[in-house]
Amino acid sequence: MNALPARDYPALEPVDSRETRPQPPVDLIIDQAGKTFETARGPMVALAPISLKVAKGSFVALIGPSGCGKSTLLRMAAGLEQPDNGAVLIRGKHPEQFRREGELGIAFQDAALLPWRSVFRNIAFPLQILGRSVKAHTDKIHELIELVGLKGHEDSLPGQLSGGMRQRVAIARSLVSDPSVLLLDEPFGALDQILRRTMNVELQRIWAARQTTTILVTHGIDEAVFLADEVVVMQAKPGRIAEIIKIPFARPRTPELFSHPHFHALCDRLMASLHGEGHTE
Ligand SMILES: Nc1ncnc2c1ncn2[C@@H]1O[C@H](COP(=O)(O)OP(=O)(O)OP(=O)(O)O)[C@@H](O)[C@H]1O
Repeated sequence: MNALPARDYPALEPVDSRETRPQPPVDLIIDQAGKTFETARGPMVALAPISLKVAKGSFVALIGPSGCGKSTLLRMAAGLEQPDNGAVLIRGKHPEQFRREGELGIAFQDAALLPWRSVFRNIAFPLQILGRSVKAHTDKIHELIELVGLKGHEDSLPGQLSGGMRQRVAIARSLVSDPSVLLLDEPFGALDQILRRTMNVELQRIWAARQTTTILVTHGIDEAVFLADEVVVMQAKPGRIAEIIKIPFARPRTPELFSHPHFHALCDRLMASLHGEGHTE
């Protein structure tokens, strides 16, 4: 592992230099999409109309206080929730269609593995749902098991695995259909800090190996800054996007980054944004 010395991480770039770069193609477009739920206490605006573009191959983190609509946004991107107005498109398609074609990988906080199925058969499950042959994908499933560091555990049942291992199975499962877009809702929320950091490094490795466009919902400021190219800061009542902060650190990012002063400066910046103190250039 060729860890970068901490001093090699670049300083924060001036905004102007980033804006002149050519723009990569966009995978996900959310255009003025909002969501109001009818509740016993009347209409509840989970998301005011919001707009967001996610570039192909990029890693975007969504962060914000509880109830600001992060999961609702992710569920709209997954086609599991319909916006009341506006549009959500992934590569020009409706998310539901995209999901049915196996182009969308989804892993949520509760790994929700089938307890009676082995690691191998849990990872294979989405293929069966999509009507694809598991036999034809045996090599691929073994590759994924290796990618998430679970070689040797193919036949284990979820109950025989640690929390972190179960999360890795869920991530492998979300990748088995070769999705072009990966949606992760607090996948490491239940893990302790040390395991979480290990999983952050692993997720970066998996993402870098496959360049799958990834959207991660997290409550962890350091997790967001470590992993993302862009952090979308949201605020509640009503749920909305407050600010989008670019994360300029070189990749691969190594655990040393967690203790770098520039890293802490960006975490502070994000914390201020979460508290509604907008950034002024
Ligand atoms: N199906 C639903 N019916 C009614 N209200 C809902 C529904 N789903 C979400 N909400 C409400 O919408 C708001 C946004 O919820 P959402 O789960 O998207 O927030 P969140 O930012 O992901 O929260 P957390 O960080 O706590 O997971 C919350 O007030 C929630 O109670």
